[in-house]
Amino acid sequence: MTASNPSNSNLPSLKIQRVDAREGSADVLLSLRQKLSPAGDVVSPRGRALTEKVFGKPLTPVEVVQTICHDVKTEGTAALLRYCQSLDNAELSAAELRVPAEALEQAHAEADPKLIESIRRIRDNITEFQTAILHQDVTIEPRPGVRLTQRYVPLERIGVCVPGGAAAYPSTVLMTVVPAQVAGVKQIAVVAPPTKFGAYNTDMLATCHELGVTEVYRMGGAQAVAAMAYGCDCIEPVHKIVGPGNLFVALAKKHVFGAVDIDSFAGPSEVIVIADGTARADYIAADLLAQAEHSPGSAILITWDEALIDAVHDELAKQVVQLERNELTVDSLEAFGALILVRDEQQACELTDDFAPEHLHIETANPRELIAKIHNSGAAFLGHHTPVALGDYAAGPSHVLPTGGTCTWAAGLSSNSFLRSGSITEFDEPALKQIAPDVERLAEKEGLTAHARSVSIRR
Ligand SMILES: NC(=O)c1ccc[n+]([C@@H]2O[C@H](COP(=O)([O-])OP(=O)(O)OC[C@H]3O[C@@H](n4cnc5c(N)ncnc54)[C@H](O)[C@@H]3O)[C@@H](O)[C@H]2O)c1
Ligand SMILES: N[C@H](CO)Cc1c[nH]c[nH+]1
Ligand SMILES: [Zn+2]
Repeated sequence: MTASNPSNSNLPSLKIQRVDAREGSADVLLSLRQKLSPAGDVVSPRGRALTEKVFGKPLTPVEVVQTICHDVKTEGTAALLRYCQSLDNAELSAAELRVPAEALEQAHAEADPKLIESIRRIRDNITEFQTAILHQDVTIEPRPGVRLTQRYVPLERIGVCVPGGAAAYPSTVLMTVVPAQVAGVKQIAVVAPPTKFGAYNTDMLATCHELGVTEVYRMGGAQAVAAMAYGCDCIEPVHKIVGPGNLFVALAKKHVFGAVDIDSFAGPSEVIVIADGTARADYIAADLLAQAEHSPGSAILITWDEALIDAVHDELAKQVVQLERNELTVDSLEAFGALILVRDEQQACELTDDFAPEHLHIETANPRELIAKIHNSGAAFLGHHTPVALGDYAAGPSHVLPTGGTCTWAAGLSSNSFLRSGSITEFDEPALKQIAPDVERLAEKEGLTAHARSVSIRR
């Protein structure tokens, strides 16, 4: 396997890795995944400098998160306000942590009416899909006198992380709040950092208001996760924390798991595009740039068509300069992007399963055949007319998805993430008598004779 920079282009130089994986071993591919995933223990030089400034020494992201969560748990609002100041430059009083109802109303009243119309249509798309997949109670009567039920009950109170460091995410409000509402959750608290992209972003506030969310807080990062998990003067604790975020948010959710439930490790965005000669280089480049612009975001092309690698590279260089966030996007592409040449379809599928990407986009002649061979992807998008951005914004499945290889065991957010299940069992007397010998025998074997007696006493 080799990695090199392109030299055949007179377009602005873009140092995206090219990898010839045709002879690559599984080990090399795995190490490549670690290198290409921004969900690892990797923080930008700016992030490291901030850590040193705030904590007075270099700490790993895990240590940062442990410290912040401990401080918020033990000191409550005072620690929260301190971190709002030191990490987000926001001088807030305790009373200012919650966004006032008037600010939500005003943001909605002043929002672009076309945006509100789009939000309503997207809400309807999400509602339709999330309602269709919602678990329903199941009752069976396997024998006369026996009634067994699996019942689903919505969570009472949840917390939603809406990112606001590098970009604004009204779409995340839709992709979290609507599935929760479909499930029947009554209390929804939204947190977003006290930044222009976060809790001061009027489109995000207008989206909350449109969806009927009244509890919105100006707090972000690990400190907001800790506040929602443990509660403090200014926010009641929640039962589950969902939503995406940067590495600090994702690690904080992991840290508080147990005190509350969490959805998944939904960290920095990733996409793998598998493409063949039927794909258009300009489309592929646009799809890679779309996730790279999250910054950090990982964007990888896998193809067995050598000419496509050159064509996509040239398109990337051409298109990236036209983007508003071109510098951030170039940083991301160079750190976490790759154009990978494989032997054939089979190797493309194996490599994709190894990477286990958050998003998989198959731009080939036979995308349904290929997806049947791939088991690991948070969400898959099939064909030349299904860019990942459709799922990011409007299609119906939630865009909150597991990253960093965790889709091998975790699922994306859905309405079902907001349900608890419990069973209900009911036997009549003849049915009890029929099953009793088996219960008594097993209980005796376990030496738990009181269990056995609670059955035998009834027959
Ligand atoms: N997987 C998904 O479903 C999904 C969906 C949408 C967005 N995303 C990802 O979410 C991420 C959002 O990240 P973001 O940065 O824009 O917003 P964010 O709100 O998640 O994180 C910003 C906060 O992180 C904290 N922080 C930043 N640097 C820190 C440091 N050095 N020490 C301690 N805390 C620090 C600050 O409190 C800041 O407010 C992007 O990478 C994007 O790709 C993922
Ligand atoms: N791609 C992100 C999920 O990883 C979701 C998103 C929101 N806005 C744009 N994209
Ligand atoms: Zn996206």
